[in-house]
Amino acid sequence: MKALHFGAGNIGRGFIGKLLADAGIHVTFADINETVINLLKKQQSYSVKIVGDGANHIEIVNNVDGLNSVNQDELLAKIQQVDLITTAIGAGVLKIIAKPLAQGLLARIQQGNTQPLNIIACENMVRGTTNLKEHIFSHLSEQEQQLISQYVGFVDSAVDRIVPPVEANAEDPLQVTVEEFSEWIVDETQFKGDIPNIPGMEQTDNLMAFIERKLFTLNTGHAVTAYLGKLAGYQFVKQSIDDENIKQQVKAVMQESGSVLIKRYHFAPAAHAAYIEKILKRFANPYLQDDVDRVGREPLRKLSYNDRLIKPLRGTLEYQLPHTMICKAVAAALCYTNANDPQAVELQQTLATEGVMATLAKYTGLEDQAILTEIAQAYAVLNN
Ligand SMILES: NC(=O)C1=CN([C@@H]2O[C@H](COP(=O)(O)OP(=O)(O)OC[C@H]3O[C@@H](n4cnc5c(N)ncnc54)[C@H](O)[C@@H]3O)[C@@H](O)[C@H]2O)C=CC1
Ligand SMILES: O=P(O)(O)OC[C@H]1O[C@](O)(CO)[C@@H](O)[C@@H]1O
Repeated sequence: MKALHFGAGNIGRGFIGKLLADAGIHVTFADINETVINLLKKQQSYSVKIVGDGANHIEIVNNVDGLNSVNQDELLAKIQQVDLITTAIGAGVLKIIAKPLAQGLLARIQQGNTQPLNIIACENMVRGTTNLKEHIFSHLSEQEQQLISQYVGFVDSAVDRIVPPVEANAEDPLQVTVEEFSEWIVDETQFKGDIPNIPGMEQTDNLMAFIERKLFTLNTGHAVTAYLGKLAGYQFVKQSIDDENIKQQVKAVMQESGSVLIKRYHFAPAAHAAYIEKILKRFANPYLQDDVDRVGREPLRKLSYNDRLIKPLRGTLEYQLPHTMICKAVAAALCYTNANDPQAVELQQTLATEGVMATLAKYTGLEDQAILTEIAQAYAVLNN
């Protein structure tokens, strides 16, 4: 079996590419980073360092190569040959790869390859593959869309492993460092053909519960740890979560979002409480140096209507549940500054020119004046 994976970054090499290669699948990484691609082509392998209380060892990933995705001919040819396409490139980049994917999928079928092909986007977003499919279909006629729908499965997934960037190791520049924990859950109802047997890829017919559980617990808590940590002057997530005051606030936010998840998906409260505790421990992993600016990156995306802060907040309104701590978390996100992050710069400019209520309405999509006011009040306290 052969796979094409877009994005030879932290999750690409440290998680998805590794699982695929470990399952005996030949993986071609497509990336725009020429240095990484040339190294992958040359070495056809790389190393993954696994760190945590129960582990500190290196595993070698073999049976891989690289392709510069700027080279359209090579990319289209590869799409003809593979059985699986995965991505870990960033939610905002899916639309960029949609056009060559549309061309490649169409050419593949028109040239007579009607073998099933499955596509799985592994991004931090709700139903990322469905989003990618919509971008791909925007480049195709209705007839072409129907043709592709016959042979190509668009499989949504939830992906969970903390893989921060590490300082380049001069002796082993492709090495990535990962935590022990990993969870990749795919929607088994969306595959075309047989579901590949990939140890570490779990199947479910109830994906939304798992996506929301992960995104609105780990990612919600992580973002709040980053934003409160930044406000307190910390550089790393670990420093922030080791601050007991911040830890209690992060936990309270996860409990508020958790009460929505418990109500919506009927998770057992005790099991969900244990899930929160485990995540707090993962944030405090002493072997990972995770910068608050990485975890807080792109605040406008993180403040959007369906993302990790606003969707759980909307859930508390839907079920009339407490939301004081999530409002404070949103306020902390509004305070996020980073001159190197264009979204953080835009956020601060908008706050300065349009004020907090208009800024909130613009980026969160919330219309409820009472909740906007509550967040604005929390912001006034934090920004004092
Ligand atoms: N790092 C983590 O711990 C986790 C990240 N994620 C998600 O995984 C995705 C990737 O994150 P990371 O691996 O951390 O990012 P990364 O920045 O390490 O890797 C992204 C890779 O995509 C490449 N890329 C960018 N534009 C491209 C294009 N047009 N064509 C081909 N390649 C392109 C970049 O050169 C880079 O190598 C994101 O959606 C993130 O939210 C999900 C779970 C964990
Ligand atoms: O990659 P994003 O969506 O910017 O958010 C960073 C988040 O992703 C992760 O890297 C992995 O889920 C978390 O560490 C963090 O919560």
